[in-house]
Amino acid sequence: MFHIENVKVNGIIEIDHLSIEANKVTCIIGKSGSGKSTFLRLVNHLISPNEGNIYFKGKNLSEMDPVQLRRYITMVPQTPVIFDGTVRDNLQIGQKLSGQRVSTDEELDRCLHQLDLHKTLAAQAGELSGGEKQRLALARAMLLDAEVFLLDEPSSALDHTTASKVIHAFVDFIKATNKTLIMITHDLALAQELADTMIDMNRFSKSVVAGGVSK
Ligand SMILES: Nc1ncnc2c1ncn2[C@@H]1O[C@H](COP(=O)(O)OP(=O)(O)OP(=O)(O)O)[C@@H](O)[C@H]1O
Repeated sequence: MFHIENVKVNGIIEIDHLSIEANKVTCIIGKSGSGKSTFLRLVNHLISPNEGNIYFKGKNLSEMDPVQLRRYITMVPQTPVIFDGTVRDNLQIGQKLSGQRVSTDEELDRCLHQLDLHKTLAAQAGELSGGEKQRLALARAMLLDAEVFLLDEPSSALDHTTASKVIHAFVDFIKATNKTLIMITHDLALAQELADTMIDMNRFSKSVVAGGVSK
């Protein structure tokens, strides 16, 4: 699905060849500062490489229509973006912006419960805790008709039990709907359990040196 060829990003990462398969769970691991978030931003075309090419479904990312690309790929960043308004507004906004059918309250509730978020749809999203906002952003992503989901440490604000439950639910959704998941995680045990493939970013990092991260 993604083919990365001779890519260099400004002293951060250097990748000769790397492929990511469709309909699989790929976990990105690596030291802090090794370039994991930079890698996700690259495949989401939020940044471009200084050299090399990234192909998505056989097409060069740099030549794809950005609007079309956003329909295929959705990303949940480390710090979720929460809009002013209710939980319902926040869940439906992505669907409205992408011209999809808007889910019913029953469907929205089901999605929240899958992610262990027990808030009413009328609750003000701005008043949720950090971990609740993270789950709200994951639920919003799950409601989109995307093919590829990029998650940047999706459970960093959650306790271990909730994190495990939420990530398992998200992976179940990916498997049940035949989607592709690329997820950064610091939880090696969870990555080993859930990933079809793991990418160790230390291998491609220009900032990581033996024994630590370079200055
Ligand atoms: N826009 C940028 N311009 C210059 N350097 C950057 C930029 N974004 C990130 N970096 C640098 O690139 C390196 C990798 O950063 P990145 O956020 O990708 O790492 P990470 O592996 O996701 O780290 P963490 O696990 O701590 O979130 C860091 O040294 C960072 O300072």
